[in-house]
Amino acid sequence: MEAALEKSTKIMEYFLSSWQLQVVSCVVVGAGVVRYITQPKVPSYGGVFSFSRVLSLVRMVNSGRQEFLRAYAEDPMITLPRFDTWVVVAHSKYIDELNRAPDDVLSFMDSATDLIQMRYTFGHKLADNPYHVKVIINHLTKNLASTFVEVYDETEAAISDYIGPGNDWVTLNTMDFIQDVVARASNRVFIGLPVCRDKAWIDLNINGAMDALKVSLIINLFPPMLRPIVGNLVSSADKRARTAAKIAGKYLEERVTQPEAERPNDFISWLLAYAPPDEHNAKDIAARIISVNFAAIHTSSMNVTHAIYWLLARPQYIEPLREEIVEVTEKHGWTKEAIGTMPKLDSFMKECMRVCPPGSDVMSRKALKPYTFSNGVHIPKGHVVAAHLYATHFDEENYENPNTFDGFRFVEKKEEGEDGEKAAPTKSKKTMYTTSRTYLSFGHGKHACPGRFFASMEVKLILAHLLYEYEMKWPKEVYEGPNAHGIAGGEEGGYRPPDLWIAGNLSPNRDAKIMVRRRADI
Ligand code: HEM
Repeated sequence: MEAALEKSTKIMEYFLSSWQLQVVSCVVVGAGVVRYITQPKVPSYGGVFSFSRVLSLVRMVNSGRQEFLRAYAEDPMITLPRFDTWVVVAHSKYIDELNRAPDDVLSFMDSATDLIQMRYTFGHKLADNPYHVKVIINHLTKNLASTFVEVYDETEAAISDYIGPGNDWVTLNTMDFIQDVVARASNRVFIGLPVCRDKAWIDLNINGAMDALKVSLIINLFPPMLRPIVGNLVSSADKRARTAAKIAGKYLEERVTQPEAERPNDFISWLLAYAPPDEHNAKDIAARIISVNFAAIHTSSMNVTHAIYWLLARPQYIEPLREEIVEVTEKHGWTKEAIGTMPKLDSFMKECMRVCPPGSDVMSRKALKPYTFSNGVHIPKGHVVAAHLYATHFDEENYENPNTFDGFRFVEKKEEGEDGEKAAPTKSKKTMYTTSRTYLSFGHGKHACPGRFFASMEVKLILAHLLYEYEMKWPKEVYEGPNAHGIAGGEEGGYRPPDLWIAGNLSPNRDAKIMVRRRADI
């Protein structure tokens, strides 16, 4: 005992006399003091750790859900740690103010650029000229009917390739399976055949997002003044674009040199119409498609994966959804209109987005000029603000029984007529892509996700196709054996693999497996 005490005293003495430790302590304490003086005057998350963003983030890992609900309930505004900075997260009643502030005061792009260190993860050209957003708004969304045909064809092919021929059950990692299907279906539109079926291209785009996140995490560990130096050292943007050009270079080269009059009406042509002349080359167009994939693949596949987990946890939704899909497609075939005329499916997916949104907050903006909220909270230049997302979706003021998963909560009912006509579902006016102050999974207002119309069509189509042609269930281990999880599926509390909170980001379970087989009865 005495020996141990002596040893630890020696270690303490060594550290206390170490000049390196003293310098580090001074920097940490100094940073804490600077933060205390300059931070907006609102409560801060982190308790004793609030002097350090990284330590506060570590403390928040895994406890995200409770922390965000508590913060929302207790304070109209609170400073929460994010990977790149501290963020003042406001109650959703301040959303209109966030939206009204001009971009040169509260900037969406500057906040996004800092968070994912866009200059080093996707390149300066993307950060300086995000023209792909115009392409999505002005062309992709206006051509949904024609893209539907491609998304449908690729979804069918991708799922079929994964499951193989025959009617046997196949066990799959859900997230990997869905990511592949979403990546193929989306890339059928973003780059077309044959590249969308090239495994190297699909892997690059799926892994590219993870790689960019890792690089941004490393850069964000450093103080802002050192980030450009670290960013240039660890940047992966150019390497990824070169790899992409190797995979799809020949094909893209043909497309970029095609005379304008001969270009087909597709995504690459739309990009070329907006790209500055010095970006009319295979590498830059590939980089642009990769960046669209970054926004599209993980968000959409998380939504479909959540939906599958909810379906298996609450199997009572399977038959009503299947009936709706069969009825509508028998009448209209598989079209964009048909998918848009399935109120139960739309409500189910929207409810999945309500209870499992992408994360804790949304609409983050960096103050390029000082900004003052109506409650007097002053945001100095350089600070970031955002709105609560997760907690807004669980606010009793916004939703009846917010903690209950109610798959058909958004199906609009016809009023019961005087003749006693029974309430029947009608086409919803507030679809899964209709943003509002209380439904924020796609953001809200001028920077709301421009891809949400495409995303809604795609995710509903993938789930509809799975329900129409396939059966899904949990593997045997969920029902029986030493690690069984109890009820596999039930009215209220069927098994659903636990979601994953990493600080402010919410992801469906990435390890859970499902079993899938082609339905024999169709
Ligand atoms: C379920 C799927 C999706 C979800 C949940 C989602 C969610 C979001 C959110 C929350 C934002 C930020 C809004 C804000 O903070 O104000 C955003 C922005 C964005 N999304 Fe999506 N998204 C999805 C699918 C897509 C798809 C498929 C595309 C492309 C086709 C896309 C392209 C973008 C782009 C380019 C931005 C940046 C907008 C800007 O610069 O103004 N997203 N998305």
